[in-house]
Amino acid sequence: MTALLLEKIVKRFDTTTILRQLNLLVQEGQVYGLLGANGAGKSTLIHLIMGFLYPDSGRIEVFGKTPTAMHGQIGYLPERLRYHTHCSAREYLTAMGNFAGMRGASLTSRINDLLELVGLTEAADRRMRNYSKGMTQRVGIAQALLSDPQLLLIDEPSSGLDPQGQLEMRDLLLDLRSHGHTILICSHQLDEIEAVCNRVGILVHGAIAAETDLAQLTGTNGVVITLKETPTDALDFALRSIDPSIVRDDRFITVPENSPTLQGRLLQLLLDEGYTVASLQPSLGNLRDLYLHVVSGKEPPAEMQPQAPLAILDSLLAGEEQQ
Ligand SMILES: Nc1ncnc2c1ncn2[C@@H]1O[C@H](COP(=O)(O)OP(=O)(O)OP(=O)(O)O)[C@@H](O)[C@H]1O
Repeated sequence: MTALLLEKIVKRFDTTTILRQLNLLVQEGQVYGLLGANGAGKSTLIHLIMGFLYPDSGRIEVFGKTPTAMHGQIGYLPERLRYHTHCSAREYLTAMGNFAGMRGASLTSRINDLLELVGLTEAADRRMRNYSKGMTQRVGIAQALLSDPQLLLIDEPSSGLDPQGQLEMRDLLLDLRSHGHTILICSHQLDEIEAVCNRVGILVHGAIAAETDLAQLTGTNGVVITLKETPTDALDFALRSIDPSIVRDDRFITVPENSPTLQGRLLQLLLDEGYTVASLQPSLGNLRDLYLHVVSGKEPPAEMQPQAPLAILDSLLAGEEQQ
């Protein structure tokens, strides 16, 4: 099911346009990493999804409803949350639960479960002013999960955390992912996004400039050849005979190793078989390369260029019908 749909979102502050026709689609159970330079508009996007801001135009749906209709069902950990550090995590979570209309034994049991989840059971009754920054940030995750939200929005989860705190946060996010939570994370920590997300989008000039499943990033610095025509299966056999590590997906051929000899043999084969090469680009095998490539204004590889949400939804529905 589609958890989050943003279509053609435009957001301006006075005369400055921050988001320009932004499209974004997040599926239920996905952990989506949103990257972008300082001031790219990531927090603005989160505030629109929360319903704190309204877009100038465009459509936002969270599990098929407007952000306002989803009030209380979207958990949010802002980049900077002010805590009442004179109270304990348990007192703070109880106050936040009461604020959201939760009471009694069910709230107590929910808080116990969340304290366990974020690893703060032992420290739950100590004053938060004695917590490390990492512990405080984990209280923030527990607060965001209090009402068992359908969607969790997390802005810069590891900002200001030491390496140990970052590792603990990463483990916690992986734990949430394994429990099937749908999460949108904004972060500048590429290794964190690489470790915990299954899909990533890069926000440049107010729109998603590149988008890919993390599994598509090969981790190597090879090349991607894009063909004009969709090849027949016979080509796969010929490709494998050149090098078994060559992978074809539709019109895209990924060559994990960037060797001139291998490229030469491959291009000769494609020429002999009558195919037309539309482009040959570095495969941008890791997230850092892809990020730096895209934020410098260069076009991403064709298979990482985002599609409009409706086109993706159509193809998903077509896939379901075929099954
Ligand atoms: N309420 C507001 N009024 C006017 N301008 C704003 C407002 N909120 C944000 N902006 C501007 O919008 C732009 C995007 O800000 P935003 O905080 O969304 O970026 P960001 O990608 O989250 O940045 P960072 O990575 O530094 O947190 C910035 O130029 C910011 O100054």
